Formats: sequence, C-alpha cells, structure tokens
Amino acid sequence: MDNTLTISGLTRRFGKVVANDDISLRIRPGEVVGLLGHNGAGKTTLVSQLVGLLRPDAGSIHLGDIDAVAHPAAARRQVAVQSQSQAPIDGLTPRAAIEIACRLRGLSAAESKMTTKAIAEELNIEGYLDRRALPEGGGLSGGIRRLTSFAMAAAAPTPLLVLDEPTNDVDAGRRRFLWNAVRRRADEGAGVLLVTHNVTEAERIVDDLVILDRGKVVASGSPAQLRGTEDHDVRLELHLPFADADPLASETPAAGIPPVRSQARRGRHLILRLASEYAGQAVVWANALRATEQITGYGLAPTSLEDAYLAYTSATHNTYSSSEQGDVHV
Ligand SMILES: Nc1ncnc2c1ncn2[C@@H]1O[C@H](COP(=O)(O)OP(=O)(O)OP(=O)(O)O)[C@@H](O)[C@H]1O
Repeated sequence: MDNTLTISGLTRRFGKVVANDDISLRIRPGEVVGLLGHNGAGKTTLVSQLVGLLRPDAGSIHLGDIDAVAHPAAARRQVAVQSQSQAPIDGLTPRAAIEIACRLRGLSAAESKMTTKAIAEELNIEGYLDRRALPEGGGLSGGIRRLTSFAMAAAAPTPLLVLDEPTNDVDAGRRRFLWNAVRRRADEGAGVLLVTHNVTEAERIVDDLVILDRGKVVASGSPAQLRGTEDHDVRLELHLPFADADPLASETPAAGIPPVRSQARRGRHLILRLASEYAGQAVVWANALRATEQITGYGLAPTSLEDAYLAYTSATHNTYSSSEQGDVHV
C-alpha cells in the first residue's frame, strides 16, 4: 500500500539558517509518527511545507501519490492540521466551530451534527459544546479550546492528520481521551504526524519517532529501537548542589567512578547512562558523593526514551521536565 506521507531530501533555508536539512520520513496508513525536536529544530517549517504555506528549496513531499509541492491545493485536501496556536474560535461555541470544520471538509449538515456530538463524547467535552468562546481567553479554558481545535481537525477523516503539540493546556484526565482518540484515527487507517517536544508523552502513543536537531534527522525508529540496543542500561540521575558542579571530576569516592556511556545535563541534574552491571558500583559512588555533599541526592532507573533523546540531541537546549516514573530517588 502507498505511504500516506513520503518526504524525501526536504531542505528549506531562511538566509543562513538551514531550518530543514535533507529530511526524509514516511508515514504509512495506520501509523502514528512522532516528530520530536527542541525549539527551533525545524518542526513548524516542515509542517508549513506539508500544507503548502512554504515552498521547499529542495526535496519532495508526497501525500499518497499527490506531489504536494506541485499541487498544494490537492495535497491540502488530504491533510488536516491542528496547529500549535489556538484555533480562532472567539464568538463561537465549540459545537458551531466543530460543525463548521466538518462542513468545510464536505460533510452534510446532518453528518456534521452527528460527528460533532460523537467526537465531543470521545473527548469528554460534551458539557462545553454550547459555551461561547470569548475574546482574550474568556468563556472557555485553554484546555477546552485545545480539544476543540483537535476536534475541528480530526472530526472528518482525512488520510493524514497533523497534530502540533495537541496536549498543551489539556489536563491529565482529558489527555488520555485525546490520546485514545488519536490512536483510534490511526486504527481506522489515517496516518498521524504528531509534532511535539514532550518525549514522555510521545512514547506512549507513537509507532515510530523521528528526532530532529537543528534541521537534521539525527535518529529515527520505534521507541524501543531508539531507546537503544543497550536495553540493559540504567540511568543514574545526580542532583547537583549547583548547575556546573562536576562529580565526574571528583576523586574522593572510594568505589571509583563507574564507566559512563553517555551523559546529559539539565539544570542541576546530571543524567548518566551506564551498563546495568555497574549499578551496584554506581550506588556506592553516588552514596559517597552524597556523604561528601557533592550531590544532594540521586535516582537510579531503567533508561528511558528521554535519555536516548537527550543523547541524540545537544542536551544543553532541552529544558522540558523528565518522567520520574519508576525511578528510585534517594
Ligand atoms: N520565517 C522565518 N524567517 C527566518 N527564520 C525562520 C523562519 N521560520 C523559522 N525560522 C528559523 O528556522 C529554524 C527552525 O524553526 P521552526 O519554527 O521550524 O522550529 P520548531 O522546531 O517548529 O520550533 P518550536 O518548537 O519553537 O515551534 C529556527 O532557527 C528559526 O529561527
């Protein structure tokens, strides 16, 4: 079967900045592919070219067999986008906004009403359907607005659904409804491109991930593949007394420093990846560091996708919070 989306050698420059640098990726029907990258990695530039808002300098984009660069209008009919900015729905109720989006996608009035009701139930926002969005964020919360934007993009089926940070402002309970709704669209045959910088959330839902760093694809594959072949690695997270403390340079601990596969810094946290056979030595070392007040605490856990992401990208420009699930913190 044809890919839903095939991007090949996509390159887009802004002056000296190469925002997209020879990017290739593909999404098959039924797949959710996460596009991960820090601020400025080039995610929005890619989506803008996908929907014909920007022209590539080089490379190709195909939606099914439609050449999206040569035929942007035809391509746009194949794709629905939930953009990162909130949909302009002030003055409308979510019901009206979603119904209008359905009509624009060619559904009849009766189908639009039915579809709107169904997706509102799916997202657990029925209670807000008739509440009017007011200017300056009034009337509806950011989370309900975000879910309304999602519903506007996802209500009528399209071969490709592009979601740009869809869970911003959405509370934890409704996030689950949203992820289930995304998964269902894929199970019904859509390809989904999920643009995000939240690695932990992406891991729960995506089939494959593409990691962008400064415009280039630095890694791609399933979360399991990206987590590494070193599946038996552990992560030692050291909590530092100040941001540039360097416990790896310390000679005090008797146990010696365990061999470190990779390291990343995040504020006052130093995250080290080690082979699991060194876990015991790592704990003795970390205890010694703590006893001598070179660290304020530590956590030892299996490696996560986030660790892999930090290793693939330049850790210094990642500032999101980590998942602490499963960690043992001391
Ligand atoms: N219209 C533009 N003019 C000049 N430079 C631009 C323009 N759009 C993007 N850039 C630059 O291209 C690079 C990629 O930007 P892009 O917005 O695609 O990143 P992003 O991954 O979407 O970031 P974010 O997560 O912050 O939305 C950045 O260096 C950005 O400053």
